[in-house]
Amino acid sequence: MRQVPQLSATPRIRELIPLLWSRLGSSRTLFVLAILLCLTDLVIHLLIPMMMEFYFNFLETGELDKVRNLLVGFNIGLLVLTVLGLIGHYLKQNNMSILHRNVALELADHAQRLPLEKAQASHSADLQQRIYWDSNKVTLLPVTIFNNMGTQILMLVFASIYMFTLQWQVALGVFLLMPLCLLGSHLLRHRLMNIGKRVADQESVLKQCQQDALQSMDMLRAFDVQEWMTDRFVQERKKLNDLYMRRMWWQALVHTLSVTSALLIAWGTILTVAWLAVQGKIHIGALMAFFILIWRVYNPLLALGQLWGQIQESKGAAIRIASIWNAAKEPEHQGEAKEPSRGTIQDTGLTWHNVQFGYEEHAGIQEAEKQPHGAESGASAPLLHQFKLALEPASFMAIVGSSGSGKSTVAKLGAGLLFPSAGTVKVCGAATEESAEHARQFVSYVPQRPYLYAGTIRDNLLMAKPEATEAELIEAAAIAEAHAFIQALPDGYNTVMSEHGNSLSGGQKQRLAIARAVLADRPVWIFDEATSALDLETERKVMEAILRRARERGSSVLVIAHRLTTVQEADTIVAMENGKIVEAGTHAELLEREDGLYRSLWRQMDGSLALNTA
Ligand SMILES: Nc1ncnc2c1ncn2[C@@H]1O[C@H](COP(=O)(O)OP(=O)(O)OP(=O)(O)O)[C@@H](O)[C@H]1O
Repeated sequence: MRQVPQLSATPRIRELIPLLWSRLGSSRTLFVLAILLCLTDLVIHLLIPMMMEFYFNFLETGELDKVRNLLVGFNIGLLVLTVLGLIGHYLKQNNMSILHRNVALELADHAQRLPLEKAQASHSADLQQRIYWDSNKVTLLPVTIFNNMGTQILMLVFASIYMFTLQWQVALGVFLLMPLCLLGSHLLRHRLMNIGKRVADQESVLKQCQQDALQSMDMLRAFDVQEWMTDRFVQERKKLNDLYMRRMWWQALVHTLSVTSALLIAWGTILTVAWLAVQGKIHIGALMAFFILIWRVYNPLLALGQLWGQIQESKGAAIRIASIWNAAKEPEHQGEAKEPSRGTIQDTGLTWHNVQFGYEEHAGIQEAEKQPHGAESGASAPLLHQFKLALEPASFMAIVGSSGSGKSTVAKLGAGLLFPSAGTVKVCGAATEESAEHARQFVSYVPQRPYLYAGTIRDNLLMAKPEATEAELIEAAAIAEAHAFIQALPDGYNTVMSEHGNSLSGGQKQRLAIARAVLADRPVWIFDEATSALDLETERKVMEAILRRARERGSSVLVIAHRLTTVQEADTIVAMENGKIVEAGTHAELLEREDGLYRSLWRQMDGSLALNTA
C-alpha cells in the first residue's frame, strides 16, 4: 500500500508540489511534455518583437527580398508553433484531469477509512466539498506554478535579456524595479490564504444547508417550516457573499498594486527610450522592439502578482484537504488479507474482553483545523469500562436496556465499526483493532436504519454476495419476509429504488437489509433494532426464520431490541445500564428477579399481561 506522507496543518508549496508530482503517476512525462509545448505561446510572443526589429531595419536599408523571406518564414513558424501549442494545452488539461481524479480518489478512499465516529461527526456535504472541490483547487497548483507562472517568468527573463542586448542601461533599470510588482501579493499572502480558506469553509456550510433541506423535505413540509430553512439558507448565502466581496477587495488591492507598479515601470521605460531615440542613441528598429518588449515585461509582472495571489487561495484549500489527509485511519490489515472461508472457521463466537471505549469530543474532521498544532481531539469519559461479554459460537444472545445505555455501541464494537481504546474485541478469533477489514468479513451487521442505494432491489441484495444464484437470492428474501412484497412490485427484483430507498416503507427497507445480511451468510449476525419497524406478526416470522437458518449454518446471533418479545427465546439475555451489564440470564431467569432491570422493562412493555403469560 502506498505510504501517505503527512502534510503540515498549513501545507507549504514545497510539500504540496512533490506530493502532487507523485500522484501524477505514469503521466509525469506527458505533463512535462505538455508544459514544454505550452511554452510555444511564449516563443510566439518573443518572436514578434524580433521580427519587428528585423522588419523595420530591412525597410530602413531597403532590403525588400529579406523583408519577403522574413514574412514567409515568420508565418510558417507561427503556424507550426500554434499547432504544437494546441497539442500542449490538450495534454495539460488531460493530465490535470488525471491528477485531480487521483487525488480526489485517494481522499475519498481515506475518508472511507476514517474511524466511524470521526466520519459520522463530519457533515457529508463538508467531506464532499473537501474531496472534490478543495482538491480541485489544490491540483491546479502545478499548472499555476509551472505553466502559468513559469511562462510568465521565462517571458520576463527573455524579454529582459533581449532588452539588455538593445540598451543595457534601461534594461537594468527595469530589471531592478521588477520586484515592486510582486510586493503587494507577497505582503498580503496570509490574508489571501485565510480568505481562500474561509470562502471554502462557507461554501461547504452552504452545501450542508442545501443537502439538509433536500433530505428533510417531508419534515419541513410537515412542520410547515420551509421558510425557516430558506432563512437559514439566505443567511448563510449572505455570509458567503460577504466573503466573496471581501476576497474581491483583497484581490482588487493586489491587482491595483501590481498594475500601478507595472504601469510605472512600463511608462518610465517608454519615455526613456523615446528620449534616447530623439537623441539618436538607438535605431528605429530597436525603438519599435522596445515598445513591444516593454509590454512583454508589463504583462508578466501583472500576471505574476495575480498568480501569486491565486496560489495563496489554493493553499487555503490545501488546509482543508490536509485535515483528511492527515487523519488517522481505522486499523488496516498488515500483509495480504485472506478472504475467510466459511468451512475453515473453528470459532464462530464474538468476545469483548476488558473493553474500554468512549466517544471523542469534537471528533469531526473540521475540528482538526481548530486544534492548535494538530492536537488530538479530546476523549470524553469512557462509556464502556472493563467491559466483558461473550457471544458463544452458534448461540443466540440479546442485549436489552434503556435508551442510551450503550447497546448499539457494543454492537458496533462487535461488528468492527468502532474500536476499543483498551481491551480486545475478537470476531471468530480475529481482533478488530488488528484489522478491521479482516474481522468484518465474519460479520453480517444490520443497523436500525439501513442504507439502500439508488438502483434495483437485486443490486442492493447482491452487493452482499455478487455471485449468489437466483435461488439463493429468493431464499434470503423469503427468510426476511421480503420475497412476497418484492414480487408484488411491477418489476419485482428489478424494481429501481429511489435515493435511500425512499419509495419503500420503513419495514420494507428493514426486510431488504435483513435479506442482504442473510445472503452474506457470515458466521456472526448482529441485528441492531433491525426489526423495529415491522409489525409484531412479521417480526415473529422473520426472527423464527433467522434463528432456524442460523442454527442450520452454525452461526451466532446477537440481537438488540427494545421490543422484548423478539428476545424471549435467546440463550442469554444481557441487560445494560450506563454502559454496564447489570444482569444476564434467560428470559425466565430474569423475570424471576424482583427488582431486576429486565423484569421492569418487560412490565413497562406489556404490563401484567406479559407477566401472566410468561
Ligand atoms: N457517534 C457518537 N458520537 C458521540 N456520542 C455518541 C455517538 N453514538 C452514541 N453516542 C452516545 O453514546 C451513548 C450510548 O449510545 P448507544 O447508541 O450505544 O445507546 P443505545 O443503548 O443503543 O441507545 P438506543 O436504545 O437509544 O439506540 C449515548 O449517550 C449516546 O449519546
